Amino acid sequence: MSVYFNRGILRKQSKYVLKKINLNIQRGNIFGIIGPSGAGKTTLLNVLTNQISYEGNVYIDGNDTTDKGTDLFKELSLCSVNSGLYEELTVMDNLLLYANAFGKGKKEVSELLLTTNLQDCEQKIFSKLSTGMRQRVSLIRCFLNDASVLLLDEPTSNVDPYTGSIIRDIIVKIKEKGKTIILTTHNMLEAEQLCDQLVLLNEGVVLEQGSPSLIKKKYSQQPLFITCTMEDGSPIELEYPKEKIQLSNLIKNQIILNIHSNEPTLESIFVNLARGKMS
Ligand SMILES: Nc1ncnc2c1ncn2[C@@H]1O[C@H](COP(=O)(O)OP(=O)(O)OP(=O)(O)O)[C@@H](O)[C@H]1O
Repeated sequence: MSVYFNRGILRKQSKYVLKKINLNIQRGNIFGIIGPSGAGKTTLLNVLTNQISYEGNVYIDGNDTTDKGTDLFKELSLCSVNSGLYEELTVMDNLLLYANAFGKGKKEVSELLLTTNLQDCEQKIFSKLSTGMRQRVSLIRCFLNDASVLLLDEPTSNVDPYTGSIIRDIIVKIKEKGKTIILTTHNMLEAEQLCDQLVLLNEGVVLEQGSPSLIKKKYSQQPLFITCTMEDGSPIELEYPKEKIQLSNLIKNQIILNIHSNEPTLESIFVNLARGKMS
C-alpha cells in the first residue's frame, strides 16, 4: 500500500505539521511509525483515517482520498485507546455493539476475551478497568473489524512490561490473520522486534524508512569492533572485518563468556537522526 502527500497538508499556524510524505507499506506487514513527540505520528494516522480535515491531497495506492466516492477509508480502521467504547457499559456489551455491526456475536467476543486473558472481565464496567485492560479491549474491537489495515496509536503506552508483551502477541495474531498493521510507538525495542518495516518521522517529514535490520546496517560504522569476554573475565577487542580470522579462531578455541559488538542501537540512530547528526 502506498501513501503519498505531494505537499504540506496540515498547517499549525504558519508551519506544516505534515509535509511531503511518501510511504511504501507492504501488505500483511507490521509497519511502525517512530519519531519524537510532536513529529506528527498521530496526525498521520488521523489523516489516513479521515478523522481530521486537511488541505492538499493524500493519495492511497495512487487514489486521491479527497474523492469521497472511493471506498478507501473503509479499508482502514483507527484503533486508539478508548475510542468508540462506552465508559458505563460492560466490556461484553461494548464489544457486542461493535461485533453486531460486523455480523459477529457473543461467541466471537468470548473467544477474543479468552485469547487476551480478559475472560474474567466480560461483565466489568469499562470505566473500572485498568489502562492495560482498556488497551486490550480496544484491540479486541480492532479484531472484530473487517478493515484490512489497522492503525494502532501507541498500543503499548502506559502499560507494564507483561501487559505490553500480551498486547504485542495480540498484534502478531492480528498480522497472522492477514491484516496490515500500522502502529506508532516510542518503544525502540518494540519497534525493532515487532515491526517488519519502520519509518522515522521528524517535524512532519520522513527521515528514514526500511526494515529495522536494514536501517541498523545503514548506520553501522565500519570497522566494527567486537569485544569478547574471556573465561577469566578479561576483554579482547577485535576489529571486524580486518581481524575476522583471529575472531573465528578465538570462537573455535577459547571459552568466551560473551561477545558484544558496538553496532548502533535503533535508539541511538533515532536520537542522532532526530538531532540532525546523521545523514
Ligand atoms: N488538527 C490539527 N490541526 C493543526 N495542528 C494539529 C492538529 N492535530 C495535531 N496538530 C499538531 O500537530 C503536531 C504533531 O502532533 P501529533 O499528535 O501528531 O504528534 P505525535 O508525533 O503523535 O506526538 P506524541 O508522540 O507526543 O504523541 C502538534 O504540534 C499538534 O499540536
